[in-house]
Amino acid sequence: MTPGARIAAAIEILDVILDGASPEKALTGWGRGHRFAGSKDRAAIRDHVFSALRCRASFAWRGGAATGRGIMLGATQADGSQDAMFNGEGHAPRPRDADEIGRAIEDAPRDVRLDVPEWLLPHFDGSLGEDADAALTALQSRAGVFLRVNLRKVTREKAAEILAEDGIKTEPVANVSSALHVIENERRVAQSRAYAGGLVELQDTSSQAAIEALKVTAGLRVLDLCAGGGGKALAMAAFGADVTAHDIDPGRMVDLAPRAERAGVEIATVTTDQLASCDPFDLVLCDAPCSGSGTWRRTPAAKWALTPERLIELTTMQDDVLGSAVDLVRAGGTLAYATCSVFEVENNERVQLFIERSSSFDLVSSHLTMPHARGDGFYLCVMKRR
Ligand SMILES: C[S@@+](CC[C@H](N)C(=O)[O-])C[C@H]1O[C@@H](n2cnc3c(N)ncnc32)[C@H](O)[C@@H]1O
Repeated sequence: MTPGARIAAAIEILDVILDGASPEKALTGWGRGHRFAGSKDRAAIRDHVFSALRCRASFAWRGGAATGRGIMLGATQADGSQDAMFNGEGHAPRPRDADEIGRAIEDAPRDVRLDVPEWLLPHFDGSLGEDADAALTALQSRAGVFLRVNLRKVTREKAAEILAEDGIKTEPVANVSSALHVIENERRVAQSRAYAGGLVELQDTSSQAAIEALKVTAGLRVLDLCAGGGGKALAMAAFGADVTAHDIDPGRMVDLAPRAERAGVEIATVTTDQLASCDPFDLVLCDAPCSGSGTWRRTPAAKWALTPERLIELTTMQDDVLGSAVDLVRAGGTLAYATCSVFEVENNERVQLFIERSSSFDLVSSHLTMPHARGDGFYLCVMKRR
């Protein structure tokens, strides 16, 4: 496919997404109908679609319409490739029409310039203050790919060497002992020997740093209460902890057993009914469901899909998660509450309410990481049970 034809494909896919389909569904649907497209074409089209979703409002402003075509007109205007891409040759989109009038980004309101739904600006401002614009700007660009090295099996240096033999170039991330930043051939990771052999897992640096901050030691009895796919459970098991995983939706833990086997660790799983008969744990991690606002450059459609009602619903779920953890922490044990959101309403406000209600936990520390070049936004709060 020519570069222009890839833009035309992105336009088609964006229109399907704007009609309500998820990006994955729209991309898969397009792929099925265009089997001639090679893997490089698909990857390039995917990149176009995701960067268009990250900057949906500002691109539509520049392009003059909130349609697939308007957004891609804006995208190519922003990177200076419009004349080359919209040339009507072959399968490329036709040149810009006279009535497709874009506007200067300098004239756009702040929510459009920063690509965020207007109703969320007060949440960013209230939570991040003068750092709000920097965080929103970070969310407009692509996130890096980071690996967690399984230090039980291999050193970070050796893992980097093995990855390099498969053409995957990495560099170590400062201050996070297990983290590697993939700087070349990130799409090869899942097929690499290091990945298949359980030497590395895909995990953002902020999540890795949060687990390091918990200072999990060998033999510590840990419950990962919201384990999902088990990313944090695996990271804690890599430190030698005795990890039990639980999720209200056990179906979300299906990948945990094969991942644990690859990593060479054992992680027990329990159902919600079984939780009540578990002995209280030294550490309970509540990696709660959240808006994901710190990770929206990876899931940009979620930024536009969030509603005020859904945000309230999420805070209720977060309160439920914390409430259900109370009796699972032993006296003197630790309760950790984490989200990948940057919003106060999902973070400190939940913790304050919990501490007021439960009266048996003291706040030890809380820390918010902003989305930045080397990691996603992440919140971690540590409490101790009296
Ligand atoms: C942020 S995800 C967890 C991600 C996971 N810890 C990881 O590192 O890959 C949140 C998970 O919480 C689960 N969940 C939601 N409400 C819950 C509850 N009341 N108790 C336990 N798990 C819950 C969801 O099913 C979801 O899998």
